[in-house]
Amino acid sequence: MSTAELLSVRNLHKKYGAVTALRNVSFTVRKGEVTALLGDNGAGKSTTIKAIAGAAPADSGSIILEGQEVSLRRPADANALGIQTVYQDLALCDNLGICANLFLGRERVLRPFGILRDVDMEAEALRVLKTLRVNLPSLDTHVSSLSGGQRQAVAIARAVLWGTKLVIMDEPTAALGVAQTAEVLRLVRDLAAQGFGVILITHNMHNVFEVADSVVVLRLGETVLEARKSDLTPEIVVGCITGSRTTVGGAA
Ligand SMILES: Nc1ncnc2c1ncn2[C@@H]1O[C@H](COP(=O)(O)OP(=O)(O)OP(=O)(O)O)[C@@H](O)[C@H]1O
Repeated sequence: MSTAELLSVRNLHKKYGAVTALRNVSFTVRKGEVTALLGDNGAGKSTTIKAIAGAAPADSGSIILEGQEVSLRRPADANALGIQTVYQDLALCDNLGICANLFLGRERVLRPFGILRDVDMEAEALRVLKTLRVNLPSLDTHVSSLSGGQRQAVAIARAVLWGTKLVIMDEPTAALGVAQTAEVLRLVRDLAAQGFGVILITHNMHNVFEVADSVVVLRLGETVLEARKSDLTPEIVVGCITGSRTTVGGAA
């Protein structure tokens, strides 16, 4: 095992009734790197991240975290092991403030024998937002009044609050304008620079070539490419997504 290897997914298989969603998905995510997970509609990206997030376990195959095979039957299993997922809906509570959203459902984690005091939550929230270099209005601002990029930043900050090792992001820039996309991509790069492993699902080739270190392409439920970005061109990646290329493997 390379010292930098964080997560290894091996031979995931998953069926939904008669539909085979994953037939042989394998790839590796390294610490301090962004791994882009690509594929056409129905290729198996969501099914793969649900397996890693514990939301919908695969039928067979293994997931190895820091060299140890792990059992991820529920999202809580993944969270306890330091795997957090930021889904497209962000799962924010619009009628609550930034700070309350950051700690949603976790109010007792810092103080198991008592309610977490507002002052402690605010100090921790400010620390994380500062670490991520995220600029937001005051912590009691309702998230409903934030821009799409700011909402994404709150969801990402929440994901990295608690002993997180791996952050999975599902199309984080899908609904954003140019400036907000640039800010979220900066955040993605910063997460990797701070040592987190990041899986980035995106259809946007520009995003891939801007922030990814390695690229994994799924097609029809199989891994058809795993390579370092530096060994790739957009044409190769698109060819693997569409099936006009049949390159398998790589130097990742
Ligand atoms: N709950 C489900 N029930 C039945 N089939 C499903 C279910 N979820 C996914 N599938 C099927 O599994 C396959 C993989 O779907 P998945 O959602 O993982 O692909 P994807 O790469 O995330 O696609 P997209 O980019 O469109 O979200 C598809 O054929 C899809 O129709």
